[in-house]
Amino acid sequence: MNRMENPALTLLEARSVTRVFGKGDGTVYALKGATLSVGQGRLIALKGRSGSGKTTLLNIMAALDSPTEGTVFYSGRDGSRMTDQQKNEMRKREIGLIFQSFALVPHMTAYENVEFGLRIAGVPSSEWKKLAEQALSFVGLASRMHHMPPELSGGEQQRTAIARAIAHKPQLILADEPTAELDSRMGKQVMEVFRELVRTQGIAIVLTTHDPHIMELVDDVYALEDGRIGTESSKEV
Ligand SMILES: Nc1ncnc2c1ncn2[C@@H]1O[C@H](COP(=O)(O)OP(=O)(O)OP(=O)(O)O)[C@@H](O)[C@H]1O
Repeated sequence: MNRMENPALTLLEARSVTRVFGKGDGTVYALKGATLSVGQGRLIALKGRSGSGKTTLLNIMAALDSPTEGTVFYSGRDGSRMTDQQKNEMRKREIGLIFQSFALVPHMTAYENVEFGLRIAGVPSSEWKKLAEQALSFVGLASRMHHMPPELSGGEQQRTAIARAIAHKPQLILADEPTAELDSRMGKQVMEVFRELVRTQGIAIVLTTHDPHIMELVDDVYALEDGRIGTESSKEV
């Protein structure tokens, strides 16, 4: 167990989460009672075949979507008792989101993308420069931060997206297939940044992946099957 890890401190708990889309003949049970607990300083992978509900669960954990049944607790607060505004505030402050396609603004430099993220998170403008530079240095982009995304490699773009997700110092990062668009070397670089984040800052990370090589680099792998979660493996790091 590393210095910053405290799995006993539960940052997020999804409890018996069911999500139903559509109705009648078109009803889809994307999740059927999925339960998952995310401890501080833990790097977790969610795996499952296409359509098994990984993105649905990640969206619900990010409070971008609500369960049909069941609840998500955020550091002990019951998500079902929070208003949309409270959930938006909580997401902005406490969660960092990373997407497969990086989702950077193409006509802004890496630095400006991170700064824009800080503005959205409601961080006072006096702190933008320091926090953006810290985050970009952390992901190894200090010397490339004034380049536009099209001038950066895929790995550098995803590291910019990570810098944007961590600049406001969230407790939890949720990443939907963050390495899917990257070759194996760049994917490994991104995973090294994730490992360093959990080791040095105690951030918890939940990512979805299909890649067995990525699963080897995390603490826990959970499999989504039939809308429920089973443990695949749990390793001490
Ligand atoms: N907005 C929606 N409306 C209707 N059905 C949906 C909606 N979102 C997801 N679904 C369905 O819910 C199921 C789970 O989808 P989800 O995107 O969570 O799977 P996934 O495991 O992330 O798949 P992939 O690995 O292909 O990204 C699928 O059957 C999908 O078609």
